[in-house]
Amino acid sequence: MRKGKLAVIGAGKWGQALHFALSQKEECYITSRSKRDIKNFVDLEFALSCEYLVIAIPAQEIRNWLEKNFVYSNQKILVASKGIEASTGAFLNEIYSNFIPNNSIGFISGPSFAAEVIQGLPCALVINSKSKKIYEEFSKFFPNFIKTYYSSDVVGAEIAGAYKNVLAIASGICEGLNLGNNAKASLISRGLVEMQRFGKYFGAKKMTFLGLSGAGDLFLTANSTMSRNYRVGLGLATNRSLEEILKELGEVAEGVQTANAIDKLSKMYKIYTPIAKEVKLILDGKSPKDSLNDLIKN
Ligand SMILES: NC(=O)C1=CN([C@@H]2O[C@H](COP(=O)(O)OP(=O)(O)OC[C@H]3O[C@@H](n4cnc5c(N)ncnc54)[C@H](O)[C@@H]3O)[C@@H](O)[C@H]2O)C=CC1
Ligand SMILES: O=C(CO)COP(=O)(O)O
Repeated sequence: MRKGKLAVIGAGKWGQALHFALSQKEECYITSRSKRDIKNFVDLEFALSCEYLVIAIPAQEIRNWLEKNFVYSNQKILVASKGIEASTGAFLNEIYSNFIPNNSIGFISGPSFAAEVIQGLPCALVINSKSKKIYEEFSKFFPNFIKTYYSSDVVGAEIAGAYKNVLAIASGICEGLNLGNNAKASLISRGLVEMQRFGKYFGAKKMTFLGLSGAGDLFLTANSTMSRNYRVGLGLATNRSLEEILKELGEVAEGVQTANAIDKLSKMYKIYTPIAKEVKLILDGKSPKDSLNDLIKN
């Protein structure tokens, strides 16, 4: 029996911001692994009984979470995570497809720092789904300060949202090394070309990379210390260990594991991804200055 209509699963930064936004028009519930002092906090059983679910847990945890917790009872799902599974190279839509039919799931993408959404500041986002009905149903829940667009290019939006996190790490490194504005603009624009090339291999549409899900989110994340991934890059540039940087961050930086996933997929399918490759090598201990030299030379 349904106990409510709409719930967010995951009460991290993004889950809480989406809960705030979706509560403007509709009674919206929220759940998490541990109890939180948030209005309309419910247990997982209550949340799973809702007809509409927004899932905002880190990409690397999704498969395990679905296997252990998820019971499909015709819910409609909106996935809010941005990443690629590092252990397998699987895209999130592939993981979810083992549990939820294609026409019942959508993926939200676009430039959206949780810290701004939770203040009610305006932005434009994309709901990507094979089913336009999913877009129509979820978009009704979004508040007036968020404009939503529809796209059927699920794989394109997913790759753009995940890849930009790796490029944000690269951009943070560029800033931390004081390489200047020209270098950063070069890196971001070549990064955009690189993620589009990677996406094309998997059937993504070029336009997705030029819109909100690609350029929009890349320009946001690769230019601001509000981005966790960018801050990881800043730390790496000053030769701090990844372990120390992540400990201090205390939140997820999806680009770290997504760099491993892209490396795996690029090698497997022979896709040219020079920036993501250097980010992966730096995360594994290569000197950022050596990476810069190699990027310029090759
Ligand atoms: N923070 C932001 O501005 C945005 C984040 N995202 C994406 O949303 C996803 C979540 O990010 P944040 O909420 O910001 O991260 P966060 O680090 O603030 O919170 C992650 C949440 O996931 C929960 N979690 C972790 N492992 C879990 C598991 N095994 N089972 C159940 N829950 C688990 C944690 O308890 C925590 O509440 C990421 O994929 C991120 O890239 C997307 C757009 C904006
Ligand atoms: O995806 C985001 C904004 O759209 C958040 O980026 P970070 O995870 O790097 O903070």
